Amino acid sequence: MNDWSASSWRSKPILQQPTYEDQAHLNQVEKTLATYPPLVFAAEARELRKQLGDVAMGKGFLLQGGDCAESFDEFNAPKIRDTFKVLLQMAIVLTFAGRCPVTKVARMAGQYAKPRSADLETINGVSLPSYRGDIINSFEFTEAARRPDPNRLLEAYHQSAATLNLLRAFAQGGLADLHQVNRWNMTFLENNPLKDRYQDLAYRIQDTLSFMDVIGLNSENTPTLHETSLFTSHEALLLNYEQALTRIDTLTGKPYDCSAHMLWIGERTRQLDHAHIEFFRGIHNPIGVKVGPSMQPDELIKVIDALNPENDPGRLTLITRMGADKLADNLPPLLRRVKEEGRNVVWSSDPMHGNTFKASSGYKTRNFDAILKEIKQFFAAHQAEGTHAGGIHLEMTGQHVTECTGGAYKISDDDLAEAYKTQCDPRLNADQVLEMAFLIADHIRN
Ligand SMILES: O=C[C@H](O)[C@H](O)COP(=O)(O)O
Ligand SMILES: C=C(OP(=O)(O)O)C(=O)O
Ligand SMILES: [Mn+2]
Repeated sequence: MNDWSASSWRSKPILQQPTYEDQAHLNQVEKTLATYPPLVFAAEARELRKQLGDVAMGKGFLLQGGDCAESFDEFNAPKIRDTFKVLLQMAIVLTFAGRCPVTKVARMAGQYAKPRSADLETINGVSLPSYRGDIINSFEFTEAARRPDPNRLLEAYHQSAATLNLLRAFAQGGLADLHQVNRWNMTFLENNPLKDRYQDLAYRIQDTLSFMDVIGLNSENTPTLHETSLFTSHEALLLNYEQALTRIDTLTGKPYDCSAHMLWIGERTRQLDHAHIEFFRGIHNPIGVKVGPSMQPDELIKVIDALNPENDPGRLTLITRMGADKLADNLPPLLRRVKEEGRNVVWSSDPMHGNTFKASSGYKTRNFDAILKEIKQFFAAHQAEGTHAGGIHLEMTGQHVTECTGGAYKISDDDLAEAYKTQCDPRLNADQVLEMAFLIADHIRN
């Protein structure tokens, strides 16, 4: 690849970065990180790329979700377990009700760097640097806490490693066994209006499993019943960290960013001549790019040229985040052009980031109906253009939070204060995403 190296991004303009006071300290941390073991194995990233290739060709669906920003403070097993379970439950709904193989990719084990709209945050007349994710500074509103600290890169690495370790254990150690799904008995289901529908689905799965058991297929001899695969992903915003975890794969001789299986470029840092596109063009992971309402067809083709010159179907996921009111105008011209040019991509919908607003209570929120509207329009646009609506990208948690309004429980502006825990953007809670999964399953099936 011409002139690319893991550090060639450093000669390009770059946005949304912290200013470290002690460069020598940062360099030392980067050197240390570069000696640490990779978090994922390149062959796993290739497996995901293969699965996404199927999705691009219309033979599967990508489910990607997790926190807007993972947090060092809220780092515990129940939190990881609950998000894992909800992702799995959604995948089961999509697979069974939607009749479609689902590739699961968590926004977990590394989702620590945040781009912000403003460099400064002002509270009661005091202005401090914005919180930029736990890998950079701390959420607490003090001058010391908001100072970028290079040691946080090491902390992010260790917490990612521990999170990934637990996810692997859950995925392969029996928690994800399909026979267990009925027994998960998540408390949120108790009062969920969709409880009956979920129970009905669970009974049907149980019936199918009993039949399979009779004909000799069980957890002991059929790994797909006993374990699942879950990949990890995050926005690769802090390239100092990503470079330090980029390694040459011993099997293929190619560079992979081994901080996660899949990485994406955010809407705010996808400029063609900037550092993020430069870094991403050289790594061989499956990658994503966020695509907002300002993206023009010509520009999108240039982004595709830069990131997927070989037109490999599993390489590039375009994650559109238009806003419910803009999608109908802005997405179809992009779909049309990419199709005309014969470019293979996965089209996924992020229905969250174009629908954020400030509630009267002052909380940053999103409304369930707007999120749903964007998803419906996403499916409708693909149907009209004859392209494949390949995935969904959600900010969500298995915890019982009140951050997005609406849904079956009709969370109102006044309810937001009850359990508003996010450090950045508002997430759908377990009830809301399960409701969403059924609605999406109906669309996929149709
Ligand atoms: O998660 C994405 C961005 O970091 C977030 O939407 C920016 O939020 P802000 O507008 O509060 O900075
Ligand atoms: C920053 C994010 O999104 P976007 O780049 O689409 O604004 C995000 O996914 O948290
Ligand atoms: Mn976000």
